[in-house]
Amino acid sequence: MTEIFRAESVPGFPVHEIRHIRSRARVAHRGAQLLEWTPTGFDPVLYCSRRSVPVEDTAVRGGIPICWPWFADHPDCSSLPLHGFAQLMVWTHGYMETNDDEVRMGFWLEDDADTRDLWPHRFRLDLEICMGARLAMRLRMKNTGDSAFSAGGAFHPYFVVGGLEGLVVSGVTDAGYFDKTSGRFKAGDAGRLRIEGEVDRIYQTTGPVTLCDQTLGRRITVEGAGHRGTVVWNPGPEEAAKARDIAPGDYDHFVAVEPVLPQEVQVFLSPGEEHLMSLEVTIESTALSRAG
Ligand SMILES: O=P(O)(O)OC[C@H]1O[C@@H](O)[C@H](O)[C@@H](O)[C@@H]1O
Repeated sequence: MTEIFRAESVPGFPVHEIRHIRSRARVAHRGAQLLEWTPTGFDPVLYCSRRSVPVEDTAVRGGIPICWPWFADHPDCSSLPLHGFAQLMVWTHGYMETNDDEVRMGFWLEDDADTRDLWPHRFRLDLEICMGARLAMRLRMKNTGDSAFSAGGAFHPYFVVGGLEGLVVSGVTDAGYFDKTSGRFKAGDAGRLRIEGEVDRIYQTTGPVTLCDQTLGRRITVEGAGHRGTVVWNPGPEEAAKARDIAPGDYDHFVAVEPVLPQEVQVFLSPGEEHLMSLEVTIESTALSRAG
């Protein structure tokens, strides 16, 4: 049996709570942000900070924020919101469908006077979230105006890990990357990545990435399409301590793996054109027994 209800424990911040035979999930209308996805038989897959409260100018720290129409800082104006404004806007809930395998929810966002103050273009975003034993998200971005624009963005999932020491990231290391911590491009170094200290890299690869978590005995695989790079990010202890919405010690329990359209390779959309970006997350147990 599927149970779906709308809660509003923080006024002005409605959240859909979903209980389905294949997974449990929570989706906020603001940012169309998935806050929880817990497939049946597993512990939660997405980190969501208990310190984070929904406030007007900041996205909830965790789940899967949708970054759009730019990734990271705006190239020309540093006072504009980091990672774009889509994560701060209330999206319209379009539809909800359910079957034996999953619950699908559709949200959309169009330009209005507020978005045009920040970014002078006409657009429509359609997001579909499919929550079951696997998670799939599809983001369609369309230019609905009469002049061309370029747009960037990312799916910014925060994945729970048991501890960084027991974590190996595979799928990125053959690729070169831009190291945001040093501001330099670096060559790929083959082998598997371990997260030690602050890691903030935009890899020049779009293949699947796997988080092999020996502590929790599970493997999370992240696959995207329509993106042009992959970010791997963890703030490390020092940067995490500066963030008011990350509790002490939490940095050791999440890693972001993000299919991204970085600034340098945004998509160019002529009037009427659209671009589709998608994300798929699967999880498998590597332990003998799984959480109940
Ligand atoms: O603090 P925010 O806006 O959630 O961003 C978190 C991180 O997001 C990552 O995608 C960026 O590469 C990092 O540079 C950034 O610090």
